[in-house]
Amino acid sequence: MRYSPLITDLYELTMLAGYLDEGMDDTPAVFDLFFRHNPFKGGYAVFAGLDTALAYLENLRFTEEELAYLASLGLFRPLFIDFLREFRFRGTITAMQEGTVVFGREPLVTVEGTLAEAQFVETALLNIINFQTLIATKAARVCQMAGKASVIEFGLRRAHGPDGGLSVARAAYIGGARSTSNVEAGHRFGIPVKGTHAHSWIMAFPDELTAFRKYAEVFPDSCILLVDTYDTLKSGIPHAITVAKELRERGHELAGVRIDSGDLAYLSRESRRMFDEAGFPRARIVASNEIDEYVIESILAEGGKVDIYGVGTRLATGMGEGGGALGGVYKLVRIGDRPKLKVTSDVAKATLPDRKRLFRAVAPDGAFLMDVMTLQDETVQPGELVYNPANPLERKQIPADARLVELRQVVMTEGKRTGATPNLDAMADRCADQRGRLPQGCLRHVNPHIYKVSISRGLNDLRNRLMDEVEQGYKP
Ligand SMILES: Nc1ncnc2c1ncn2[C@@H]1O[C@H](COP(=O)(O)OP(=O)(O)OP(=O)(O)O)[C@@H](O)[C@H]1O
Ligand SMILES: O=P(O)(O)OC[C@H]1O[C@H](OP(=O)(O)OP(=O)(O)O)[C@H](O)[C@@H]1O
Ligand SMILES: O=C(O)c1cccnc1
Repeated sequence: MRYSPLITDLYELTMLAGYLDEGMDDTPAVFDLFFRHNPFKGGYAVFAGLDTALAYLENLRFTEEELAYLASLGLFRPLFIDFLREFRFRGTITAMQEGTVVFGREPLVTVEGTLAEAQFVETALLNIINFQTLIATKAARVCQMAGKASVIEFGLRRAHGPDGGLSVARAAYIGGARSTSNVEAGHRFGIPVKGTHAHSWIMAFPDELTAFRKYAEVFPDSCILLVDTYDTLKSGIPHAITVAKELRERGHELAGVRIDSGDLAYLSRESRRMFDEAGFPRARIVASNEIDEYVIESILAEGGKVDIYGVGTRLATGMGEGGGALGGVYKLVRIGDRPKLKVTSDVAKATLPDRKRLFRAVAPDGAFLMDVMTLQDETVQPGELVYNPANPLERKQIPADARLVELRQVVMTEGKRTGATPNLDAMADRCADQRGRLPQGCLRHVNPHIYKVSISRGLNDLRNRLMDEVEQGYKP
């Protein structure tokens, strides 16, 4: 899919025009994309959106019609419009794999290229990666809580626009949702599509039993009946059992029921009991209605018997405390041959300069212990001391028996992908596997354990030296 290069903030274009005038457009530059705080006040995030971003970069070019629009703004000189006509992304991208469990401050994506191309792509990359990472993280939290029960993504009708809905389906699948109701997401990404029916189906017929019978006639092997239109336990479940018996007489099995209101713990327990007693232990119970990880937790605490959660609004909009949007940023870390940092009075907020590598220390049993950022040309070994980026005085030792695994690869050179498009199932498997290797406390929703992300001695020294230099520069 082509994204217009006009999907950007105007300032990317005005800066580009300025760099061209200054003769700086060709200066080599390096930018890091990272977020500072895990979304949902959680213990981790799930990286997603890279493939969408790479497709954008590979196809980046202005059409004549787009150039004519820019010329019509009266802001830019003809020379700049000619420059944009030939403008392509020919840089290098180093990134994590999608589905990787990530933490605040880690460079998820590093863009190297000319100042012009590396700066220009800021807004689009942030737009793509912030949203998909937010939604993949929310999905992972919901699926973690759902455990063996599976999750269908039902969010399209509440998502932020049709394109938002597609990104939701893709990212939710990476985070662990097993299917989506979004048919175009099935078509485009190969995600399994699933669904039940609406209350309007029931209301369109004279009574509930007739509506159930008609649906079962059309889809005898896959029908999930919505049982809460009138009264779940007094009407919906008894009618569903009647239809299940009629189906069985004809050689079919009722797939299940969906409950969409009321106390989902109580209603699912009672529904399970009624189906079991009637001889339908394999009829599955789907629950929906404003579900998120906290509702699932409560349903489980009350012994709810839900097999499948249909999760829409709160997943598709990344709703929740510390959610709503991921605050990922894009910062210049090197220009020409000079490493750069952005300082504020607060060392915790200073950016980490220069090209970096990112390693994960993994215990002999596969558990994740800590992550370490180093300078590009630096090596670290298990047993070495590393530093807290928010507090240069605080040090920690990489466990001596740990293995250091590099988390990022070059995925694009000269504007072309270095490998084939990875498949979504591999990303989802990676996410599930990595969630299982996190310290248990990182999965907790209340005051989660803070996973350590450290910096090497070389990076700490460089950062401190640059901070001193900046301070000398503005001291009276
Ligand atoms: N056992 C439970 N524990 C915690 N939350 C639950 C439980 N069961 C249902 N919920 C949540 O409680 C809310 C119930 O919504 P609400 O009070 O609007 O009732 P409703 O049955 O959905 O009514 P409506 O007919 O308007 O849909 C939903 O967000 C649902 O996810
Ligand atoms: O609650 P969510 O997590 O957002 O899940 C999606 C919701 O969308 C549907 O409701 P809606 O009222 O739109 O239609 P309906 O008549 O089919 O219930 C469905 O019944 C779910 O409740
Ligand atoms: O198929 C369903 O049951 C469904 C689809 C979208 C939203 N809510 C429910």
